[in-house]
Amino acid sequence: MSVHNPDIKRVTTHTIQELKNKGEKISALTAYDYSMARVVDTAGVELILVGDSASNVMAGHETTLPITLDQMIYHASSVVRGVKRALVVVDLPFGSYQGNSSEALRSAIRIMKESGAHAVKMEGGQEIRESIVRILSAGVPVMGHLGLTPQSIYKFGTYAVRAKEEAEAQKLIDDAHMLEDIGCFGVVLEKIPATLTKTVSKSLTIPTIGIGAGPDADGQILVLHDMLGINNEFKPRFLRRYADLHTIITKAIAHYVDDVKANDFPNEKEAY
Ligand SMILES: Nc1nc(=O)c2c([nH]1)NC[C@@H]1CN(c3ccc(C(=O)N[C@@H](CCC(=O)O)C(=O)O)cc3)CN21
Ligand SMILES: CC(C)C(=O)C(=O)O
Ligand SMILES: [Mg+2]
Repeated sequence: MSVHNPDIKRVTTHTIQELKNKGEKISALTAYDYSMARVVDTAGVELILVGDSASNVMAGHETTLPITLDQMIYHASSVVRGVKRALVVVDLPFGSYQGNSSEALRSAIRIMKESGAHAVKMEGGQEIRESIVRILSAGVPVMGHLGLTPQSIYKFGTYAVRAKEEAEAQKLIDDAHMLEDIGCFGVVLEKIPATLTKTVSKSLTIPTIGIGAGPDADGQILVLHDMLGINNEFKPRFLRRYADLHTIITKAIAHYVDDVKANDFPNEKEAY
């Protein structure tokens, strides 16, 4: 864990706000482990999300619902040890905050205490208002998450674009303002029309971070393994692939297998 390095200025929730104020876009990516978090942090991303997408990406589950609070804390504490500069935000997992505000506060406090992360993220608007207020009152920064909220997938039934209808768009706008009014430091907007993202981002003071939400969010986030092409099955249209690591890693491993079989590895220099 970085105790204090005077050469590196830490990103805080205030830094994220200043970026919006300056009109500079905010870059965010997910990370679930120490090694990848180090790479993402060193590359200059301002916000690292320990997403409950770890349920899909790390554990192979079909949805984000199965991941537990203990598992999120394991991922988050690993990420925190790899990060010197970025703001580390952790998803409160399904079932750790929906019951009531005491449960929500207890879960948020466990994440802060046991992982060393800097903030939590929660899916939903008006329905979870009291829980967010209680967590904020304890001094824990909270990020909202509206639009496609994967923890409610069985309520909606699909991962299709959200808030295309006027009523749902209006609820999202109201929720976004409510989140700002109670003191959230930012809000993720997932898979909603670009025009709605523009409206919300312009009318909010706090930054919006989009995923599949068009170019007008104040920042962008992607799942690291998707944008690196490690996970080569997931290809929604909002995803841009910046590398094809699945192919690169497969070739490297196949080469290693060949070398072992051919008695080429290890050679004399690689032996004692
Ligand atoms: N690997 C990974 N990447 C993510 O971006 C991600 C996760 N996992 N898990 C949690 C949520 C779920 N998210 C998702 C999940 C599915 C679609 C998707 O399948 N979209 C398809 C079809 C949607 C439909 O119309 O039914 C698409 O083509 O956009 C998009 C975002 C984003 N998050
Ligand atoms: C896609 C992002 C916003 C997320 O919530 C996650 O990775 O869990
Ligand atoms: Mg999530």
